[in-house]
Amino acid sequence: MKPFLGICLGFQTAVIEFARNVLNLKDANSAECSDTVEHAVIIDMPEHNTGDMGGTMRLGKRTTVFKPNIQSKIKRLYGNVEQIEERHRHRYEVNPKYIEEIEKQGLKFVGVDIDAERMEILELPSHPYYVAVQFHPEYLSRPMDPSPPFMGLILAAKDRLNSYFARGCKLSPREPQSDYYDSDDELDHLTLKQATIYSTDETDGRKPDKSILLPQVGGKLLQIRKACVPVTILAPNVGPEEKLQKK
Ligand SMILES: NC(=O)CC[C@H](N)C(=O)O
Repeated sequence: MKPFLGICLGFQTAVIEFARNVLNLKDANSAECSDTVEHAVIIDMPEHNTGDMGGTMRLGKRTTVFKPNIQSKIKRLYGNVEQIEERHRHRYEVNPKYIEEIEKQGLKFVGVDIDAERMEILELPSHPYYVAVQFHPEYLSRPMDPSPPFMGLILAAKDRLNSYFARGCKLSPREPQSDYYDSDDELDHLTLKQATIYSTDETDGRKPDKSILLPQVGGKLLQIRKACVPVTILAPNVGPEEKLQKK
């Protein structure tokens, strides 16, 4: 059973797939994909005004509440908190008409909006990691503070999710967050080097954007991950041929 993480439309298609293959509603679909579908398990939200796209999205940071007294991997990954804030960007939602039947068949909506009307997180408890979220967890993921749904996906893919839970959601020293640390000893040699960051299209003019600190081990730069924009990093006192490109 392969781990799965669905995001936004991925959350909606997970519901469609479950409706087709477990609820046996063979034509189940989203109203976004078909006007004539009999079993529209995903529908446009009441405030979505069809034909008037601008400003009708459910957009931005909103609260998701975990249902009380549930066994949920994703809730544990979020530190067993009662509610979370994540960013949204969608117009469609799970059709309330089908929620009871979907849950009865085993797919659980473990997180909902504050009015408990909108389904926000689903999970298949019997599966090693089958999670989908209506929001966009990638927006709030940071290099040293990775988003819990992604963390769960990667740990499950490496068959490490249960040991991670057993350790109280802590990575072991042998399993650090960065793949670029080969051993604990290397952490002793971690240093920071001052460098200037340039946006790629400005390198000709050499307009520095800002100064940053680059983590290094033994003079070797650690790769900077999850950069949102293409950047050129120019370490001080090195020639242009030694500059590092990150696209
Ligand atoms: N961001 C998305 O994936 C959007 C999903 C879907 N089109 C909706 O509006 O609900």
